[in-house]
Amino acid sequence: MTDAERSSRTMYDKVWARHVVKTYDDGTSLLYVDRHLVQEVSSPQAFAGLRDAGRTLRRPDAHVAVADHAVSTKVRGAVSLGSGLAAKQVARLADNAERFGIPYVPTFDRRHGIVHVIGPELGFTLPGAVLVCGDSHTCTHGAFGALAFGIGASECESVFATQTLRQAKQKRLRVWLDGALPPGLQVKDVILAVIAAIGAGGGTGYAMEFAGSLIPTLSMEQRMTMCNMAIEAGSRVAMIAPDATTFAYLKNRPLAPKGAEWGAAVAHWTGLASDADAVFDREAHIDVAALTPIVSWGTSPEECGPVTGLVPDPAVEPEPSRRARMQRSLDYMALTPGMPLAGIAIDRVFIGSCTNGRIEDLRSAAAVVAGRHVAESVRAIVVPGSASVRLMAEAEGLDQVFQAAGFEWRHAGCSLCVAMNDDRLLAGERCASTSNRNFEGRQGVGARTHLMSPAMAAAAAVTGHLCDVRTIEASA
Ligand SMILES: CC(C)[C@H](C(=O)O)[C@@H](O)C(=O)O
Ligand code: SF4
Repeated sequence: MTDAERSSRTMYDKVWARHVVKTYDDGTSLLYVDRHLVQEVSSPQAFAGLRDAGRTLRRPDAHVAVADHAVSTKVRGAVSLGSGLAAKQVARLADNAERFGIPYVPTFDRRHGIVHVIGPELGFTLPGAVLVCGDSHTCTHGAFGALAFGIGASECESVFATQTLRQAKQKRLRVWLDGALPPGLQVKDVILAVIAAIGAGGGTGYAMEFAGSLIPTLSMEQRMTMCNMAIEAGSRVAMIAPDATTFAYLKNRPLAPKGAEWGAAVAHWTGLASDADAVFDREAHIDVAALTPIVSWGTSPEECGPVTGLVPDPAVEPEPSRRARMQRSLDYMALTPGMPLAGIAIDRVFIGSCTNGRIEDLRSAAAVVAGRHVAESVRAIVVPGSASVRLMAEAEGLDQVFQAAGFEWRHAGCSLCVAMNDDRLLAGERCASTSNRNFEGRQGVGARTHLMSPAMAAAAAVTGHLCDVRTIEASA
C-alpha cells in the first residue's frame, strides 16, 4: 500500500507528514527538524564542517548542547575537567557552542546530565516534534510521541546549517505489550524480551510503536527505558502515543509551552495517536504477564533469557552462522553451556545510563539494597542520569541507602555504559549493568557485560552473583 492510499494513519505517519518540506523522485523526503540535541562525541566534525564552509546556524535556539560521554563522574565543578582527550572533547563542545551561539549546559550546572535524560527534563523533548541527535539512543524521546532518531555527523552538520534532513520513510512495526508486569519485573525485562523475540536486527527498517494494555500503566521513566532500547532491535525510531501521563510530566517544564500555548499543544498532541484502523506493516506480541526477570548472557542484547534458565548450548542451534556467533559470545563471556545463569559470579555493578539512570530506577535499586551490603568481592557504582536525578535522589535519602550498602555515589554522565571516560572495567571483569549494550569491549577492553534491570543489578550487587531478584525480595 502506498502512503497516498492510506486513509488512516499511524502516529509515525502523522508526525512525518507534518514535517515534510519536499519529497524527491526517489521517495525520500526533506524533513523539517524541530529540535537537535548535541553532545561532545559526535559533534566536532559537524562544527568543523560549518567552520570550513563559513556557514552559520539556521536556528541556534533549536539546539541544546551538553557533554555526557566523556565527563568524569567522580568529581564535578567548574575546574574539574582535568587534562587528556576526554577533557579536550568537553572543552571543545563548550567552545563550539559559544562560537555558534547554541545553548550549552555546563557540566557543573543543575540541568546537566546525559543528553537523553535532560532533553525530557527540560521539556526540550515534546510530542509531535522531529527531534534528532548524533546518538543512536535518540529513540528514547519517542516515549513522548516525538519522531526522534539518531543521525550521523554529516547529518548533524546539515541540521545545523539548514534545520532539515533528507530521510527515507521507515516501514511501521507495532509491538503489542499486553498484561501487567508481574512482581519483581521491570520494563527493562520487557524490552529485553522484545529484543530477544524479534532479534537485534528484527526492527531494522521499521519505526516501532509500542501499544497494548501495559502502556497506559507506565510512567514516563518506564516508557523512556522501553523506547531507549528500540535501537538494540534495529529500530531507529520508537514511539508511544502521548496521554495524560505524558502531559503531566511535561507541564511546567522550563521549555514546555506555557499559558494558552499549553492548551493548544495538548489538543494537538492528543490527536497524534495512531488511528484505530491504521495499518502497520508488521505486528509483534509479547505476553508481559508471562515474563520472568531477564539477563543477557552474550555480546548482543538479543542474547538474553530468563535468569531462571541456563546458558544456552550452541550445539543445539541448527543455523551455522548463529551457532558460530553464539559460540564466540560464550567464549568472550567465559561461560559454559548448561551453567545456570543465576549464580554466575560478578566483579562489578553499574546502575545508571540513559536506559536506567532515572529516579524510578534508582528508587527500585535502593529498595533492594536497603538494609543489605554489597558483596565483598564486588565494586558497585550508582551514576544518576542527570544532576536533577541526583538531587532528587539525595532529597529522598537514596544516596545514603546506596552508600551505607557500599555503593559509590557519582555525578551524572554516561560513565560505565561506554568506555569513553575514566570509568571502565579491567579485562576479564564481569559486570551486572543496567545499560543497553553488551558488545565486546563496551565497558572496557575484554570486559564482560550482563544487561539487566536496576532491581536485578541491585540483587547481583548484594549477592555477588547474577540472581533472581524475586528470591531476594521473598527472603526480606
Ligand atoms: C558515542 C555515541 C555516538 C554512541 C551512540 O551513537 O549511541 C553512544 O552513545 C552509544 O551508546 O554507543
Ligand atoms: S548512557 Fe550509554 S547509551 Fe546512553 S548516550 Fe551515554 S553512552 Fe550512549
